[in-house]
Amino acid sequence: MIRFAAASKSYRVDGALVPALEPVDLVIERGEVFGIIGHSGAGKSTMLRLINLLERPSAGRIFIEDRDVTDAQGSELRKLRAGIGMIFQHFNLLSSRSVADNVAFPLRIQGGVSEGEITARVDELLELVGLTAHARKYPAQLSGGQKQRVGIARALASRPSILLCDEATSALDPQTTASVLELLADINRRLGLTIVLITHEMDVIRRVCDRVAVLEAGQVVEMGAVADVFLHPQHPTTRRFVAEADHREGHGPEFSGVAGRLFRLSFRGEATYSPVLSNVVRDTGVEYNLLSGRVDRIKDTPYGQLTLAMNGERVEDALAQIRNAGVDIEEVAR
Ligand SMILES: Nc1ncnc2c1ncn2[C@@H]1O[C@H](COP(=O)(O)OP(=O)(O)OP(=O)(O)O)[C@@H](O)[C@H]1O
Repeated sequence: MIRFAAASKSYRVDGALVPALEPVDLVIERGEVFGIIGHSGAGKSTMLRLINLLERPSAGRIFIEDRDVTDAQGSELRKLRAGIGMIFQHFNLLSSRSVADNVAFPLRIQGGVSEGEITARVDELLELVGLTAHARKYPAQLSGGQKQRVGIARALASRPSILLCDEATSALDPQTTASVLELLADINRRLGLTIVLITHEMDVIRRVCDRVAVLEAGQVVEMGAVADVFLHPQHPTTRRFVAEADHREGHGPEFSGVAGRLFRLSFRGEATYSPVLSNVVRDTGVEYNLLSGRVDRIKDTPYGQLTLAMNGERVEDALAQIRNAGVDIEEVAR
């Protein structure tokens, strides 16, 4: 468990204190995948650096597993940091060392681990990330996705309980991003590791996170379960992130010539695959005109989102029947 208790951070710039993070209260549960999304300068890296104590809060406290670690120093700090792995946007691998030596690096500097144990651990980690066949290669001989897998194996070497991911897929193409996110989800399931990731892409959050905090100018403006935040974004910043992910921007003008009231229907779980609309049309005689739609997954849960125009005398009955089937409805303003 990681807890921010009114933790804030200001940096001193040219003698003046400039706030980077307003007081934040939040709890990241053990074993969850928690995403922090925000634009550049929102304070995401500052939050990550407060967790691994590369930065100390200007006010407030940071707790890890119920221990106040805000003022940790010396051996306590080293122990805490050994329990927190980190992966980076640009991988940060040592170019003059092989894949196996990169993964072994944290164990060698940690000391007290025999070469036999290191070899066994490196083999196990390379298998976990699917790179056994590449152990002797050098970073320059690997693709971006493979480099990030080395980064993940290295971050896991000292068996951390927390993994911090700093824009870990931002330098990767969409297909490679998907496979690295799948690996992170797999590691989270298999090892029960707590993962905190920062990103500026809602799609990364949707694929892998359980909960998300939206940061804007150093403030958490929205936080919740990914399905709730993604399907019903409240804050304008969140709406923009979701719209970018959905390519929904610009849909407004397309709706202008369409007759009837506009609704956005959000299906989750089982409702995604049931014939709700055909039943409603049969029972109430309403007509609908489908304007846009998408069926996908939020982590492991299927969801669908349809925007449609509805006409007929019994629109209210149709809406009630749709809601009864467990589908959320929002009327879309023109
Ligand atoms: N060491 C520092 N000294 C002074 N100001 C800093 C320092 N680190 C960050 N800042 C400032 O704090 C604010 C938040 O920065 P932070 O790096 O946490 O944002 P971010 O959301 O991670 O941005 P990016 O996505 O661009 O990395 C920014 O205004 C930044 O300029």
